[in-house]
Amino acid sequence: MTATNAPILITGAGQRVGLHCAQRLLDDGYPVIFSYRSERPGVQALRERGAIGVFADFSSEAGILAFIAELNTHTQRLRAIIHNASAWIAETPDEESRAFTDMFSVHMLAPYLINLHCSPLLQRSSPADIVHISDDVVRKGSRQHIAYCATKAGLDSLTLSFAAQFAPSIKVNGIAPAMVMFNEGDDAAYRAKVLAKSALGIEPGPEVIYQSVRYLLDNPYVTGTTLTVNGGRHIK
Ligand SMILES: NC(=O)C1=CN([C@@H]2O[C@H](COP(=O)(O)OP(=O)(O)OC[C@H]3O[C@@H](n4cnc5c(N)ncnc54)[C@H](OP(=O)(O)O)[C@@H]3O)[C@@H](O)[C@H]2O)C=CC1
Ligand SMILES: Nc1nc2c(c(=O)[nH]1)N=C([C@H](O)[C@@H](O)CO)CN2
Repeated sequence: MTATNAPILITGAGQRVGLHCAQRLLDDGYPVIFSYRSERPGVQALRERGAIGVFADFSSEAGILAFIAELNTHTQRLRAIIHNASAWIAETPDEESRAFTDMFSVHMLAPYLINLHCSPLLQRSSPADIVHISDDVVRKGSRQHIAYCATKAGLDSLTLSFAAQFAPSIKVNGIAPAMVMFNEGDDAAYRAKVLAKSALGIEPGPEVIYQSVRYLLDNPYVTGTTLTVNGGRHIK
């Protein structure tokens, strides 16, 4: 599929999965606008390839609305919005409410407000897509990440509602990964434990998410769907 000149917005692209997907979208000829919260080497690398970086702190309504206002100064059209930004916070004593509200804001309020305010930008592109990046853990729940899982479940609900609301001009889908890439501090015992949870038992890396994004962007007959990308955790 040839790239259009309407840019693709991807949130939280300063590192890891978001950075990889932004790089691959640039490789495939798409103009990219990305959000970042912290200055990282990946942010500069994207700028040097011509991507437009927009600061965003999605932990408050004011921060989300400020991002939306800034985004609208950079473009009048969008080919797609990929909601990748996320905080993976476990429950800790005395921090429960702050963690819950932070993850509600980044996983639910930000996609909700960005989709509502930016749908006119998507309406000026055909085809047009929204992709919510969720988590396979929603399927079963999580004892260690209760608020994280609940807010990702809310994101899955937004996929269904926005798919119905925006059809047929905008497709809305989700991607629910399990283990994609470890974090630097993950020790060997934790890595072995996590890898044992899936039938395929590998750390696939971020390309599997980009492949899923491309499937959703390129397929004209998929909406209201969340792709499971979990190495077969559900059959283990
Ligand atoms: N990695 C994995 O194995 C898995 C990942 N996923 C999902 O895939 C997606 C990508 O994962 P991964 O690359 O590990 O994600 P990260 O943990 O690296 O988070 C991505 C970015 O989100 C940004 N972010 C976090 N909180 C906020 C906030 N309040 N406002 C603005 N930006 C924020 C961070 O920006 P900054 O760094 O600039 O502060 C960060 O770089 C996420 O949605 C994640 O939940 C699901 C299952 C497994
Ligand atoms: N925002 C993030 N979400 C998630 C991460 C992460 O690093 N950042 N990591 C995971 C784990 O890999 C988990 O899938 C291991 O079981 C989940 N979500």
